[in-house]
Amino acid sequence: MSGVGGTSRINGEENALSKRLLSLEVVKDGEVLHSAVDKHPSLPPSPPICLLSALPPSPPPCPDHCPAHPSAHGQWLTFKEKQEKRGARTAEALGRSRLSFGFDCLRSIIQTPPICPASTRNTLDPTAQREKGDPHPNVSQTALIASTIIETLRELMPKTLEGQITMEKTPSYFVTREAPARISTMSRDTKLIVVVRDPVTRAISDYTQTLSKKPDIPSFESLTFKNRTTGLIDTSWSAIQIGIYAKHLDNWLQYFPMKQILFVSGERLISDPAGELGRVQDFLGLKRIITDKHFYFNQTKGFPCLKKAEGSSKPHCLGKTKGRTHPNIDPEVVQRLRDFYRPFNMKFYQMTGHNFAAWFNLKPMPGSVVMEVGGLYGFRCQTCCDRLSPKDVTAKGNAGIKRESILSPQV
Ligand SMILES: Nc1ncnc2c1ncn2[C@@H]1O[C@H](COP(=O)(O)OS(=O)(=O)O)[C@@H](OP(=O)(O)O)[C@H]1O
Repeated sequence: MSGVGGTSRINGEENALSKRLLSLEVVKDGEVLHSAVDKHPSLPPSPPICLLSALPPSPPPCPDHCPAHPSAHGQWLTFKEKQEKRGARTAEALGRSRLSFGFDCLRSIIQTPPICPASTRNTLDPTAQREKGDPHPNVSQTALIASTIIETLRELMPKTLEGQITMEKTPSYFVTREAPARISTMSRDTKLIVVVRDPVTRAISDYTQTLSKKPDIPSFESLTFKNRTTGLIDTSWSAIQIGIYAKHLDNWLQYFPMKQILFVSGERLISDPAGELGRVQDFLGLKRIITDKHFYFNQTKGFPCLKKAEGSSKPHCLGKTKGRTHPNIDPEVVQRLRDFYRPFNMKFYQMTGHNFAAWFNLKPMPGSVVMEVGGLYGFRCQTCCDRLSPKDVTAKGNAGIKRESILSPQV
């Protein structure tokens, strides 16, 4: 998601932060030490976020750009107060940058371990959490901080009117192990949008982005392999790891139902932006306002551009960091990566019920049979998918898919 070189450019949630306040309690020996009550009376109470066992000597540090820590400053400061303290313009005056600030902080809260245990079981069972190796023994103070931070984050998010939706985009959420649990703790109703593209192109784009910042890094080819002679792919390299979408999605499905997740094709965002945005608008329950007439294709840029930017009469194209020229990669390495990702892509396709092969502009391999069963499409490729039986693709959407029977490559 962010800084990941294009797995997903948009990863938004219908952010309920500004509409719904959580009920968070910190309990020690049955005694409620801290509670941040849900201020929305019609909502059912949320379970306690964490059970305490011991108070830590000191709270975890908060990044500089985040709200000041209460123990360090005696009180929580809102972003506005912080800005005023620094003599900066007020948050209101900052407009867009206020949003970025909020997003950065939210991202660090959601991604920086540990704020809260990563699973419900762990939340309710500190012993299990230890056994499972949760790195932070001091759940209590962490939870206290987490609940206060969540309150503070609400202040950072833009206020919404009834019917408005707040979006937050942080590409790296999709691949952050702790993110689904934490986001579902904030709101189980959050809608998630994930932009995906062919993972091989994604990996090269990711590498290109890093290369633009660090020109001295090793070649893509050498980073791809643990052992080039044996062809063993280095799955610990983030550029490769991020493209194993099925694995990341599995993690999200532990906390969110598939109907709350929309997958957008990065390829189609270029070839048919209005079509993809039509799906997004439907998913969010919005009237289809953005249509073909809003776009034109800019040949030089290689991307669709908006005919008129919001609040302007001028066209708007993506910035110069989009559409960087990718380096030429050894075709054998590209092929090896295609082979590597194929089973994961198949699994991803099975989980989502989408024909991602077409989305990724991939062609069936010679000798493959394209199957269409129950509205789903799949490849039976001789090289990779022979273990995939027709019954595996008969299930509609997610229902009835036998997870174990889907190819499960070793990672
Ligand atoms: N709207 C839209 N439509 C289609 N493709 C898009 C869009 N926005 C970003 N991109 C492409 O996504 C790749 C990574 O972009 P970013 O650098 O913005 O991503 S990230 O936020 O750092 O993850 C990068 O891919 P490459 O240009 O192929 O490297 C971007 O061009």
